[in-house]
Amino acid sequence: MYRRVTRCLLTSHITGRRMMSQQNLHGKVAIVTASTDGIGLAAARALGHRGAHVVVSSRRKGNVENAVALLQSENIQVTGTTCNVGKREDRESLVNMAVEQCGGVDILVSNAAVNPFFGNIMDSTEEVWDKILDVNVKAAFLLTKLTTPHMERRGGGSVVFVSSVAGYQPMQGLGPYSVSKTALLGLTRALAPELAHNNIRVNCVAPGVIKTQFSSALWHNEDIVEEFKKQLSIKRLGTPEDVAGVIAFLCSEEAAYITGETITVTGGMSCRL
Ligand SMILES: NC(=O)c1ccc[n+]([C@@H]2O[C@H](COP(=O)([O-])OP(=O)(O)OC[C@H]3O[C@@H](n4cnc5c(N)ncnc54)[C@H](O)[C@@H]3O)[C@@H](O)[C@H]2O)c1
Repeated sequence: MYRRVTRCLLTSHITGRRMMSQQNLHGKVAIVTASTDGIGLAAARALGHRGAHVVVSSRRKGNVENAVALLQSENIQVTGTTCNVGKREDRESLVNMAVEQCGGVDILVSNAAVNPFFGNIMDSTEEVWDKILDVNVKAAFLLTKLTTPHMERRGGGSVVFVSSVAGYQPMQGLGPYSVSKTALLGLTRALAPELAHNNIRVNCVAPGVIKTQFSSALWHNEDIVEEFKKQLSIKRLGTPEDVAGVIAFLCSEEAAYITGETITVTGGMSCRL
């Protein structure tokens, strides 16, 4: 009996160590956009706890300073800068900083998004579409284009886009935003085969309703939350950590044979395209 328990413990210890080593991101540099709060901050933390040097950014300097201090207090190797992903010079200086100060780039998590419009899609303006597509879609692609040559130089890498359940089924009132998130599903599939020969994997996560500032309109009212819960198998709203773990998995060696995929993180909400 004693011997069997010891063998079990030894096996689980070895399996645990193997899993740890496959998820080990020591020596990797990870850029995460919009990473001072919500899913972005949780993703930076998850990658950092696995040993990556994380480069955090957002548009406000104070938020960047707070996030850097917070992650440093958790013994995470972190560098921070301001970056509006909609601006070419900001994207370039973010990537240049990662290369100059951290030695290169291995991972890009494109997480920033905006939604400046709520209403009937036919009432949305050209300005709304320009803003949403610039930040949510074009910047994701342009950052991929900027970072992948650096990944190639280091023998490969991983890109993860943050889409949404709304990318599968447009949410009422969020037409242009939903369409931008559908575009990321396509961008993932378009990029994956082109970058695979450089050993760069491109994947995507599609969160359901996650409790962050961004989605507060969906959860500040108990009646709305109860309505949402009816669509879920797991009867709670998601947390940023629920999504961050999946992002870290996709960036790890454990996911070495996964590319061009979108993983839905929705608590069982049905997602069909
Ligand atoms: N919270 C949810 O329920 C949910 C569901 C599905 C998808 N998502 C997606 O998850 C991602 C993160 O959202 P979140 O829920 O953590 O909320 P969040 O508000 O913490 O994150 C969005 C961030 O993007 C930043 N941002 C907006 N425009 C930017 C720009 N031009 N440059 C740099 N940063 C910019 C915002 O400042 C904000 O910090 C987004 O892509 C969002 O679409 C969220």
